[in-house]
Formats: sequence, structure tokens, C-alpha cells
Amino acid sequence: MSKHVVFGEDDYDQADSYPSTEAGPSYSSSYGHAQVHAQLETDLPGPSASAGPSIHPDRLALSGLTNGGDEPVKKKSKSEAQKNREKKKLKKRRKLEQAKKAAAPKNKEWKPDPVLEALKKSTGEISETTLVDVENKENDQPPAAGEPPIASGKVVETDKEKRRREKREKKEKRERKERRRLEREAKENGGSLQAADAKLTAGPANGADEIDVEMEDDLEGEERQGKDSGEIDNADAEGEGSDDELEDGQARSSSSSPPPLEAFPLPRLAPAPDAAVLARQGLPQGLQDAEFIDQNLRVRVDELEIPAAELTSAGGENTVLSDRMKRRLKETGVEEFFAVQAAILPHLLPLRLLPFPYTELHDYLISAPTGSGKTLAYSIPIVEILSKRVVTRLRALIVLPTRDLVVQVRDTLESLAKGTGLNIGAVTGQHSFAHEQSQLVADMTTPLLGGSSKLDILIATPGRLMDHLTSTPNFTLQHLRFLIIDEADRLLNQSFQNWLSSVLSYIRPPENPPKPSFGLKPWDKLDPAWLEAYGLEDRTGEWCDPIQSTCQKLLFSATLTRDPQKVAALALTSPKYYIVQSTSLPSVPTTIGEQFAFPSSLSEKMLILPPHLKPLNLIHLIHHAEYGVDRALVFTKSVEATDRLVRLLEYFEDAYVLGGGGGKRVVVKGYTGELKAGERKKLLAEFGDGKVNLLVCSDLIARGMDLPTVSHVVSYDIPLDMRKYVHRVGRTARAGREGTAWTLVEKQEALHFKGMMKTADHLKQIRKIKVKEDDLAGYRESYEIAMRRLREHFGRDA
Ligand SMILES: Nc1ncnc2c1ncn2[C@@H]1O[C@H](COP(=O)(O)OP(=O)(O)OP(=O)(O)O)[C@@H](O)[C@H]1O
Repeated sequence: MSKHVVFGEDDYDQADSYPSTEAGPSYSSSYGHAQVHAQLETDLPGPSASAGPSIHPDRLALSGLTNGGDEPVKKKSKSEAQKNREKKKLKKRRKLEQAKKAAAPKNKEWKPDPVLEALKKSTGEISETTLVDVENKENDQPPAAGEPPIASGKVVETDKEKRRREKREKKEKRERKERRRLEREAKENGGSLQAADAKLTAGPANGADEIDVEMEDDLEGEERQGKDSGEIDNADAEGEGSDDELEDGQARSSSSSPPPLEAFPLPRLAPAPDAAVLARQGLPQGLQDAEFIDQNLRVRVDELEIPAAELTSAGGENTVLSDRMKRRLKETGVEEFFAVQAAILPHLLPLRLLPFPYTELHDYLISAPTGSGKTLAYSIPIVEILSKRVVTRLRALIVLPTRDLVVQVRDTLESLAKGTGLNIGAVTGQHSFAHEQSQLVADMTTPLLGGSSKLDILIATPGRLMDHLTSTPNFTLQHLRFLIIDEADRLLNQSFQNWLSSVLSYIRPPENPPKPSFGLKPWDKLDPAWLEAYGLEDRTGEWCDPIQSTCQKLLFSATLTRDPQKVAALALTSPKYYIVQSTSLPSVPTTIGEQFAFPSSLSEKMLILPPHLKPLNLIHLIHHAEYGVDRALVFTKSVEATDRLVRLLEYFEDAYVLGGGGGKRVVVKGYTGELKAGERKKLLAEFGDGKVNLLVCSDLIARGMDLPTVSHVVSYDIPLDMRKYVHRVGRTARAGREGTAWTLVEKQEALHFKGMMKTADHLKQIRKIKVKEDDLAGYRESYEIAMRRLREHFGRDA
């Protein structure tokens, strides 16, 4: 059986697509079908012609490609034939599309095209279009294995046809989608659905053919838009880069395209959000509405007033400060309140020891510069409120990052609470665990649901606090009225067995406290203070609201975080936020992250210098009258660096004084964590008395330390981050006193340091000072001697 080949529509398309086929195969019946096939395979570059569809010889005769095998098919001139083919294809395509539309709505059944039928009638033969129709109609019947693809008028669907059909289907899908969109738009704009319909099908006046062209143009336009706007091309766009694309292009160019549908708006870049807005994102409302307090605000102790509104809302007990407190303050030299105290005391002082049920209790966040008096701002109200207590329970917990700070705050509280009977204790790990336990609880043997406390106020470091919460029987936070987190930014960065979430879970009221009928002893209550006071122990009724926590959180820091994640971890209740700052600063925080507050009495300077000149420059700052660095804290990057610098300066002083360079010997000491508590205390006392001129230390030890006599701070090694800088320089210019902060910046660090300052909007506040090398000449000889001794001491090249 010979093979029958018809050079069908697609074959023409292919031939059109490849320039090398311009000559086209010569068709002669004398070749026989197999020969035609063979020739096609050899002539056509690109896809093998043998892969094209095969059509029954009867059809071949009908299609006019052969006259039945007797006469050779006339060979047309190349360009004319091509032209004709193109015209035919164009026409055919339009007809096809029209027929396809006629098959709407669901296109389930293919109806014969009337135009094609008329054509058939007039020509008296089946055109190629009809052949394709037949193919489309019957293409879901695959040929039996081994059979030639054509059998008695049935034509199988080739790959190409399948692609075209799929493309058609996709196009129809897009049309439907477009229709729905227009309908939606019409509805939104108050137009009618018919109008949308008309818009979609606009153009029938131009003839049915043009509808299809318009559609194609619009869809193309859509695809182009999609590409322009960075959308990922969908499958529709795929596989269109070959013959069909060429055809479409031809169709478009040969007809006048109607105006495309209104373009979709291209996505536009949203305007960048304001930095101030960004800084507030994710923060609770209370923190967004921060209240700004002028750093220079002062209120005389006698003149402190509590607004009537505060008295009412807090169910206030303390209308003014007690006489006893006034006396205590006078004794400690406090005659007027600093800004942070004047701002916060009117809110805290009226608070009740046992709040009324359903009173709105706020948490407070206070950001105030270093040395601005934050300790008194919380110590005064705690002592005033708790001094009304009858039974000793742990009602105030103050968490601080270092032992030294705990000692410092304990001293302040004890001096304020003198004569009140309040018990104040501390746990820092300085003493044995058993000793601390005995200071904390009265009874460790009887299991008591309400706990047992010897203290009213506890000051603790987070690590040791966690140890007691987990291991000290009857130690409980359930009666806590105030939780104070001082140096909050630093503490929030410390994990310590997840101390914060643990502490918060201990102060949360239990959902189902035991019923009184269990025979609990009167002191065995799990309920918070106000329930205890009002005897509302029974929480079993359905009407009961959840138990309200009566613990208020107060957070203080010079660099309070605005990191929403960290703020969320605090589980704040109706927070109020106070920012104490200089009036020259913007009243709305515009930076994202932390807010840094500096004392207004601080003067900041920096030296940018080669590393090897750092010691000599420090010596110059100490010895030159113009700078007079004395009573200074000198910060280094490590304990080792502290040790080396202390020795170098000691050796230098020996050589300089002996060599007659300068009068009094400067006393330099290292203040490190390696010293015992007693030694540190003694050293601080000597520094306070002026017996020690320079204390060299690292960041860890100096944080929050209140040394009123510090007049200079020197960052011998630059601080690693802005927070460290703030806390270093904050050791001077405290409580309104003058102070100077120096930073020795190595040349290669200058970019980083300045960048850090610029980011915090603080670079302008730092004056750049230059020291000439000639000015250092007088110290060189003694410095050489000191360096030699240092090398000898360390036994290696220093
Ligand atoms: N109203 C006041 N009048 C006089 N001195 C005060 C007053 N308030 C606080 N001081 C003193 O100011 C110094 C600094 O106070 P405090 O240590 O509370 O500051 P701070 O804001 O906690 O600083 P830091 O952030 O560095 O811990 C202390 O010596 C304190 O005694």
C-alpha cells in the first residue's frame, strides 16, 4: 500500500515560514505519493515534512492538489503562489474564528460554517477550510495502531492542530474572563451589563472578521502589558513564537485594527512611607502617642501637684507627698524634682496599694537621658504606696542588669524607706543561695499556695531571680503590685533562661484559682490583691470576668527600644510612653528603632588619629591644662586592654614625674569584674574622694553606675554600638552637672564611628579636635621608658 500524502494547510504554513522553501516542492502525479513525501522530506529544512498530516488520495483529488494522478499539477510562479496562499490563509483563518464564535456558548459542537458551505456550493468542491473543519470535528478519533492516519474521510489531529485548538480554547477562556471583568467594571461604574457586553463585542459594524482581529490585538496588548509590568507570562503566551505569530502579524498589518480596549493601569510605585510613620509601625497606640517632656523641667518638691483627673482615675490615696518623704528627700539633697520625676510622679503617686476593681491600670515606659534621675522616679512612689501595707508580701520587684546597680538602687530605696517598716532585699548571687533564700521567705517547709515573703521590695539581677523562682519554696510573685525593669534595653536583650516571659507568667493571675471551699487558710489565697480585699474569691460563676492583673509594669531606660517585637514581648497593658529630651530635638521620633537621649550638660569631642598615637594623645589629654582630663572613666574594649593601659599609664607617670615632667602623679586604677565586691566598693569610694584620678574599665562594669564625681569619660577604644556610646558618655554630666566625653577614633575606624553617629543623628554634636604631633614631643622620652617596661612586664613585644 502506497503512502498518501497531502500537502495540507499546515504544510503550507511551514513552507511559508522557511525562506529556503521559497522554490517549493514540485508536485507531479507521476512522482507517486511516496515520491512526493520523500521529496518533501529532503527539501524542507526544519521540521520534517513526513511528520505532517496525511490525507486520503480521494481528498487529495478534491483539494485540487492533484488531478487524480494523470496530469501534473501546474506549477505556479513562486511569488504568485505564495501570495495566494497567504491570502487564502488569512481568509480561512478569519472564517475559522468566526465559525468558532458561532459555536458559542460552550463550543461543544462544531457547526458548519455557512460561508464555507456557500463557498463549497459555488465551487462544487471541498475546500481546504472544509477539510480542516472535518479534521476539527473528528480529530478526537485516533488512528488504529499501524493504520495510516487517514481513513474514509476521518482526519486525525496533528500536534500542530492540537496546539491551535488549545490556543483557541485559551483565547475563548480569556474572552470570557474579559467579559466578566467588563461586567464587573460596568457594575461598579453604574453602567449596564449590556454596555459591557457591547464594549467586549464592539466592532460588528466592521464585519465579523474584524471582531476577531480586534480580539487578537487586545489580547496581544494585554500580554504585552503583562510583560511590561513584570508579570510572569502565562501558558497562553507560550508556543506562540512560530507560525501563528507570523500569521497574526500578517493579519494585523493587512487590516486596519480598531482601537484597543482601555489599557489596564500599570502598577505604580507607592510613595515611600514617612520615617516617622515607619518608626511607629507595630507599636501599641500608647507608644505612638508618646508624651515629650522637656529635659530642663524642674518642679520644687513642695510644689508638686497631682491633677484631679489622676486622683479620680487611680482612686487616689496620695494627694501629695507625705511629710516623711519630703523630709527624706531634703536630707538626700533633693529640693526640686528633675524632669523625669516631675513628669511621672503625678501619675504614679495617686495609685492605690489595692486598686479598685475595674480600674484601668497603665504600664509605663520612660525614656530619659543617663543621670536624669530615673531611680528616684520609681523609688519615691513605690515607697509611698507600699508604706500603707499591713501584711508583708512581695509587692515590688526591681530587675537590674548588674550587681553594682542592685547595690546602688538598694541604697537609694533604703534611705527613702527609713521609718516606714518596709523590708527591702536583694538577690544577685553575691551571697550563697541558701543565705538569699533565708532572706527571701519566712517558711520554706510548709507548702503555702499564697507563698511566704519576708520582703516588701526585692531588687534582683535576672539570672538569680530565675534561680529563686524555680528553686525556692514559697517564693512567689503573685502579690506583685509593681514590676520595674530598669536599664530596660539591656535587660530585654538578655535571655537568662527567658527570664522576662517567665516573670510575666508568674505575675499573670490564675485562670481557675482553687475554690475557698477547699478549706484554704485565709493567707492561702491565689487571688490578686483586690479580690482578696473584697472577698470575691469565688470565680466559678459564669458571669465572672477574667481576673485582672494588679501588677503594673514600669520600664526605664536611656535608650528605650522601639522594636515592636521586643515591645510585644512585654505584654504591656494600656501603656503610656514618656520621652524626656532636650527641646531642640524633634518632638516626634523620626528614627526607626531606639531613641537616644543625652544630657544637655554634656560636651562631646573626638580625636581621629593613627592607632600608635593613641596612648600619647590620652597622656596629652590628661596632662595638658587645656583639656585637664581628671576624675575620668576610661573605657577599653576588654579586660586585657584595661590591664595593659593601666600599666602603661602607671609606668609613664613614674618616668614622667621622676623626670620632672609634671607636678603631681596621676593615679590610675583598673575597675574590672575580677575585683571582689569589697575592693570595687573601696575603689569607687577612693575615686569619689578624688584619691584615684582615672578608672579604666570595660562597658559591662560601668553601665548605669552612678558616680556623681565623674567629670570626664574617655572612650579609649570606640564603643561598638550607639547604645554603648550613650551609656558610656552618660557616666558624666549627671544630675545636671557639666561633663565632657572624649572618643579616640583610630583612622580606619573613623568611617564606621561617624556613620554610627550620623545614623543616630548625633554627629553634629561631637566636636572634632586636632592635636599636633609637636604637642606630643614633651611626653616621648617618658613614653619610651614606659613602653620598655611594659615589654619587660609582658615578656614579649608589647
Ligand atoms: N531631684 C534630684 N535632685 C538632685 N539630685 C538628684 C535628683 N534626682 C536624682 N538625683 C541624683 O542624680 C544622680 C543620677 O540619678 P540616677 O542614677 O537615678 O540617674 P539615671 O537616670 O538612673 O541614670 P542611668 O540611666 O545612668 O542609670 C544620682 O546621683 C541621684 O542622686
